[in-house]
Amino acid sequence: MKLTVLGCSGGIGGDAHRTTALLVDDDVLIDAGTGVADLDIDALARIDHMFVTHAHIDHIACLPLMLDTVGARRAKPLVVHCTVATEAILRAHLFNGLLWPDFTRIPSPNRPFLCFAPLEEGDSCAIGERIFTALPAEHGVPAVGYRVATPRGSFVFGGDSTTCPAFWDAVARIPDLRYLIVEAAFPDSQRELAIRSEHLCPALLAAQLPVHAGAFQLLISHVKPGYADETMRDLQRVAARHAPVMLARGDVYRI
Ligand SMILES: Nc1ncnc2c1ncn2[C@@H]1O[C@@H]2COP(=O)(O)O[C@H]2[C@H]1O
Repeated sequence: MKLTVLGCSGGIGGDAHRTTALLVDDDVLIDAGTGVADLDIDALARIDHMFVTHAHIDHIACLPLMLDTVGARRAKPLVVHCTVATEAILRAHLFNGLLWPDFTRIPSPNRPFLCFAPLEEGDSCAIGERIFTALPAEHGVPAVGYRVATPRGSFVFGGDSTTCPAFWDAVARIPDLRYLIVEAAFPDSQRELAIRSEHLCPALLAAQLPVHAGAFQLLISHVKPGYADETMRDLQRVAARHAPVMLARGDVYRI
């Protein structure tokens, strides 16, 4: 399995910052933030599945645009996997015929560009040898993270989440974890904002990390633009034993 980071920033601006979008091999997206816009049209057309962590705009911004761009070239609908709660938000506030056309019914109800597939916390969905499992998250709106498992190992993407013991319980039960991607959106100097916006800062993250470093690599996502250096300095201080690395647009990981 090849994991390509199309975007992992908490905002936009310049070459470095694209919002959340992870490409698994060449046919599955986890979230569709602004990083998706860097794919060419053939690459967009190859995407058959998208797993949504939550409905915030920085995680779904390119979904409506890619459907309109490549829907007519594709032989089958893009399958969007998410919780029923997230589907309800996307239907009510995005694919509502006002903000964007309802691509679950057009060009025709029989051959739409988009279909939803429910996936609740704890549920799994196999796509080829890759098994996607929704994990708990806490972000003020319905939210999940994902484990992606293969016979050679797993990675976890926590999505956007503040303190969430159930997520860490689930992570502790993954014996073959290779990469753990979790957020630290704000530095410790912005702890109150991190709490208000249901994110993490390094001190809040460190309080949840296992006491001992695991065999996995700890990768940090969703840092807000302008705070990268300060956040990484904080992390090196409070989570040094886990040797955290900041995820970057263009990074590729293989399992
Ligand atoms: N109470 C708040 N005060 C200021 N900014 C906020 C608040 N809640 C959310 N935000 C910002 O709004 C953003 C929405 O997307 P994010 O969750 O990535 O990050 C969030 C914060 O940057």
